[in-house]
Amino acid sequence: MSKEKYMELAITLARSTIGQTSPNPSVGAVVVKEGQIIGMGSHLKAGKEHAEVYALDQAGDQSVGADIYVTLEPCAHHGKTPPCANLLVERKVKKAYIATVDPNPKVAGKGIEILRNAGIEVEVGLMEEEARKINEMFFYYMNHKQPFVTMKAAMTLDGKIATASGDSKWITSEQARADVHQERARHDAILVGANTVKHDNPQLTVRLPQGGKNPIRVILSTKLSIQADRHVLNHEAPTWIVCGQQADAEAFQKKYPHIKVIQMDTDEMELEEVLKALGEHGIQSLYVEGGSRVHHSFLEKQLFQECHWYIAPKLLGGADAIPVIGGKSPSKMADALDVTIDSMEQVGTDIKIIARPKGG
Ligand SMILES: Nc1c(/N=C/[C@@H](O)[C@H](O)[C@H](O)COP(=O)(O)O)[nH]c(=O)[nH]c1=O
Ligand SMILES: [Zn+2]
Repeated sequence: MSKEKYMELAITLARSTIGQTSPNPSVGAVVVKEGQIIGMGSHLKAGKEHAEVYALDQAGDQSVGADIYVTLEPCAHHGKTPPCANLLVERKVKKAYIATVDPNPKVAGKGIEILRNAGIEVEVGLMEEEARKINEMFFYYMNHKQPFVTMKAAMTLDGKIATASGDSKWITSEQARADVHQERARHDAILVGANTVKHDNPQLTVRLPQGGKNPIRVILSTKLSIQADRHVLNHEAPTWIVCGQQADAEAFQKKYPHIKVIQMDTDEMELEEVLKALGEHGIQSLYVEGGSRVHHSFLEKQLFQECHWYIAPKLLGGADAIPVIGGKSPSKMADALDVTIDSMEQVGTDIKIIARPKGG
């Protein structure tokens, strides 16, 4: 097999654990000697061994003089497990193919330095694009210290997310909604506004036959005005509520001790500050499910990295129906935000479009 094929296998191993390794990146490793694969592994869960450890364990003493293909630079710091770079040296690996350098400025290049100083040949950048994509949200968070934001909306062909009376059940198909649950499971947290909680009473949990981790439910509610019967106040999944300075956080916290209240220091919440606060609380990726007013704030301030649009073959009509993105219209079309369409696919009877602001 070619070196690309071996790296492709490592990338498949990494891709298979997306969503289950947070706050760590998803990593895959393959050990090869004389054209034979003698070890492979993925990082399965934060706190567990790293991919290189599994792969080199399988290789045993065959690892002497072998090549290793790994999707992310071997770590050089003592986390919950000893540094992988030292393990590669110990196991006398001959050459390391590394797809991407660690994005964490504190450790970038340190692992490679250890390998090179020990005389291990290192080649960086093999299938870098594919490897970067796997941990794009992790890399974004490492560089910006605030969550990678995916804005998600489900709409009719004429761009409505609900009727004027607020009804929206359902717009998209079972398969599209299952796809949404998979995306939810990939994100650390899911955010909706108080309006969506009021009108939809969403559960915001991951309900898939194969299971999946429930993201933290983040509710924006300036005055902490959430009706007591709302699903998001139950114990199904962790819930954080972000409120304004004026809200009586103490009383709410006493009433709902299982809910984390993050109080901003302004009456009206500033989205930039909310994202910073979520970053400080370790949220690396945020799935914004709306509604239309919340989407408008993310658009207006360009605070999203990707948008996932699910478009159903339905025409609703009605100037008073709820649009995907609400708020006030810019006066000129030239003020529209240009995006690039990254992908377009059929999901059930619906179309899923992934787009991102031009210029990233
Ligand atoms: N109406 C629709 C959606 N609606 C999206 C939000 O308005 C809902 O409150 C939220 O997804 C409900 O979450 P749940 O209670 O956990 O199921 N989203 C979709 O993808 N398709 C739809 O047809
Ligand atoms: Zn490691």
